[in-house]
Amino acid sequence: MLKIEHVNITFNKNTVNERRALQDVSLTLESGDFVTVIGSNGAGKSTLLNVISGTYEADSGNVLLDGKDITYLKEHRRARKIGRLFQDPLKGTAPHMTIEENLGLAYSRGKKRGFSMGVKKSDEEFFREKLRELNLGLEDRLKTPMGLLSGGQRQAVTLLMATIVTPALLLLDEHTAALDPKTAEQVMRLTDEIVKEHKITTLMITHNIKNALEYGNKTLVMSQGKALMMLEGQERANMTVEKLMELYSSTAEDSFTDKMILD
Ligand SMILES: Nc1ncnc2c1ncn2[C@@H]1O[C@H](COP(=O)(O)OP(=O)(O)OP(=O)(O)O)[C@@H](O)[C@H]1O
Repeated sequence: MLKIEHVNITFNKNTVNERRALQDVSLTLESGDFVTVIGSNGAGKSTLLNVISGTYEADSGNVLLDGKDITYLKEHRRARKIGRLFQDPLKGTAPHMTIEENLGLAYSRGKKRGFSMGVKKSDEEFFREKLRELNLGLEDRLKTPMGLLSGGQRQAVTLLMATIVTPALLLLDEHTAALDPKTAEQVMRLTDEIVKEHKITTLMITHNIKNALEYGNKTLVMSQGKALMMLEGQERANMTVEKLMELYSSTAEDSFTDKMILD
């Protein structure tokens, strides 16, 4: 499904600011895997997602999606298959366009007929139904500009946009970190429901270790540009936040940083 083979990426090569952000990273995600990604600040988590999405090109190594080598495929071409959410709810949507226009734009992705400003009546009903499933009362606000929504509502609609055409891969980069705890939990639950319902292969970066162990079926632990370990199966099921901290400090060369949310 997703295969990363020996990927390396160094920023500011041959300068005093040289930084090996990814060092010989290899990993495989099976179809339907929901992998949570943790690691201390600067561990390379976002860079990994950027290499997969095509924002950055790897210096060496390969990225394969559904058996196709996409290492050098341009970002906009990958975007048809890869959905992505960021920490900032303002990213990824057009604030002056209405909810239904934003959804229309996302729905036309990967379709031959392209995007037109008008939203078809049948699509409108479909969008209303999808919004109803979010349980945020947005089904009656199709004509509301995205910019008027709260951060949580906006992130929920962005999630819908990223998954309305089921992507081959969903990348979540701390997508609940900017929300208040209650809203974050709500968006997290929605994410889990959507990912499970459509069996979407997903990589989710989080600083919340509890969430990392609670959601998904595997956890990737990163440290200093390296994929330190992949927790899965019984080992992951038996893992607690405390045990994970111990395991990290006995394996990694650095320590967990204070940005980590432990409970
Ligand atoms: N565009 C860039 N130019 C230069 N250095 C970069 C760039 N992007 C990332 N880096 C550096 O690469 C390293 C890995 O960064 P990355 O953002 O992937 O870490 P992260 O694990 O996502 O960290 P955090 O949890 O703090 O967001 C860091 O040292 C960072 O400063």
